[in-house]
Amino acid sequence: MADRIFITNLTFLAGIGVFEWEKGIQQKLELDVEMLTDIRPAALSQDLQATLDYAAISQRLVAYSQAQHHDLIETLAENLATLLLEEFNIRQLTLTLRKPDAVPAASSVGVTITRPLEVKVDA
Ligand SMILES: Nc1nc2c(c(=O)[nH]1)N=C([C@H](O)[C@@H](O)CO)CN2
Repeated sequence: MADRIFITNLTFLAGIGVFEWEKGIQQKLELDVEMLTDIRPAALSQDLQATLDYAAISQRLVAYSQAQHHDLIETLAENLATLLLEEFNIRQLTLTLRKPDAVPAASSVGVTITRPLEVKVDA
């Protein structure tokens, strides 16, 4: 099963950056996420509760990103991946976070991470 629900180019402002001058400002971030899940229950039932609500997930991603300052985009990307896997029915995700205005000579810079759901088995 390799169904994917995706969000592309979710764009928002957030406190991000390692340098002192970045601590008091908001900068543009762009986020893509691709989430592996089984869409068949929702396809059959036409029930939003049976799938990943991309609107609710988009809201959650922006709210978390704006709730506090993060120094590295790596930290924010990792935290966002963790919260999605904890809060939603996702088997694996690939998340890209871009900081498009960070390097003027580049159209964008950023990170892409892939994280599976880690199922804990009692020993
Ligand atoms: N791999 C990274 N490199 C850099 C980051 C980052 O978050 N990850 N951040 C910065 C600065 O905050 C920069 O964006 C300021 O323009 C530099 N390199």
